[in-house]
Amino acid sequence: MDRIRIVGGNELNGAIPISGAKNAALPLMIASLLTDDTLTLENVPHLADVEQLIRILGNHGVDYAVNGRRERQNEGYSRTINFTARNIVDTTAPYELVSKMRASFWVIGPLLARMGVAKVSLPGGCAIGTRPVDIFIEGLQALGAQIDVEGGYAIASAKNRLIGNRYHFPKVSVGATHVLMMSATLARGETVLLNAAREPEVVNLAECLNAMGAKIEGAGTSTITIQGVDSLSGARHRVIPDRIETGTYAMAVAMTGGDVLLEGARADLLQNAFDVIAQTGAVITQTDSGVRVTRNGQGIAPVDVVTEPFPGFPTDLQAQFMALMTMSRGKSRITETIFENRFMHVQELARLGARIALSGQTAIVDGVPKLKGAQVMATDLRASVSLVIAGLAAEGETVVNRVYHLDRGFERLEEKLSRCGAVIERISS
Ligand SMILES: CC(=O)N[C@H]1[C@@H](OP(=O)(O)OP(=O)(O)OC[C@H]2O[C@@H](n3ccc(=O)[nH]c3=O)[C@H](O)[C@@H]2O)O[C@H](CO)[C@@H](O)[C@@H]1O
Ligand SMILES: C=C(OP(=O)(O)O)C(=O)O
Repeated sequence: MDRIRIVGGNELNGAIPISGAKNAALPLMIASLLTDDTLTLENVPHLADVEQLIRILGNHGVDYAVNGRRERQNEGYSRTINFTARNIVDTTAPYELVSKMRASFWVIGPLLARMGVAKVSLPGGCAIGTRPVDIFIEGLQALGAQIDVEGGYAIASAKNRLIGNRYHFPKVSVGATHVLMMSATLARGETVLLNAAREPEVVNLAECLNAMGAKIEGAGTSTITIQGVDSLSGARHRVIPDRIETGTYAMAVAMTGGDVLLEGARADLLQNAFDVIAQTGAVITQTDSGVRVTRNGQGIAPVDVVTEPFPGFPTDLQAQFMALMTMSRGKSRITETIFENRFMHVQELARLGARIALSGQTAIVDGVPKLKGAQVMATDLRASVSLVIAGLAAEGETVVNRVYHLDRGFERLEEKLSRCGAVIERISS
């Protein structure tokens, strides 16, 4: 299994191109199931999760074609890909494919809306909590679907088309908002979604669906209204820059010091996190070509954070922020409110010399002047990258095991960081 070896202690200086967002690309790709026309997506990141979803969609009959080479705009591997679901050949998403990735469950909505039936295995994904699918089921039932959970599968039908309705999400859910919004585009009549997720990825999806002929208003607010239409057409749409990748590299600079331009990044997609990073002592500026992050040699100020749905501080940046706080000048409190088991990085950061105590859903981080390199391993994507950030700032050698987690969400991580002066390499085995 591949590992990442880091020799810490260098400042980061230079430019890092920000890739298309994994969490925007995945639902956009799934939206291709809603039409028999071609959906062209620009800026699709080259990531393990994207490749896995291509396989899942292929099983349903979606053809894909990569028609762009490297995009000059960010010199990354992010590509333009055509997805065409001319005929849906299979409405079952099997366990072997879906168990690897949470978002693959989301095919249930478009399959049901277009074909009237779907049988989808209950999902896998990052092991950060129980992550049930009750809201998806309740929401689709509100649109008239019949759903049974049997043998590890959600078996759904809506023989006479889905029917628009009012649905109030009992809890803000990004995935359930994506699914109900996609499903309602082809339902009969009007759907009103209340307490919907306001994440930029929801807005990106709504804009794509509208370009395909859907009638969606209010995406980005907590009330989304959808007038159902009979069919959707193809469209061309661009994946937004990855705000989690952006925040991750910003925190790396805030920790190591230096001056890095995050090319193509948009500060408006993570204002809350940038405000927090600025309070730690880094300087963040939006420029025409991206977001510039600088920090001089002064100490890192401790800041308390609580994760919240957008526009709050994102749970997907919690681990990385904890890494930053391990070297702050005092005590900080980090409270996780979205997932009940998202502190697996704590014991790994401790191997590097971090002092962190857990009290329920709050981590109390007592900053230390230095971390020291060690062997570490994480069990989820963002936890893994928090160890990379800590390794960049630690003295000596850090080896991060189980790199496949990183490959799910970070395009060319080692290359991007080493171009800014980090000593980081992949050891293949
Ligand atoms: C591919 C993708 O975009 N993943 C993101 C998405 O995950 P995902 O869409 O899975 O996360 P949700 O917003 O649905 O989860 C929020 C909370 O709702 C709970 N819940 C959700 C659905 C449900 O049916 N029942 C239920 O109880 C979850 O267990 C969690 O506690 O949003 C999360 C929250 O910003 C991010 O961490 C993930 O990176
Ligand atoms: C939790 C994440 O992904 P997933 O929802 O696919 O598990 C993530 O992107 O941090």
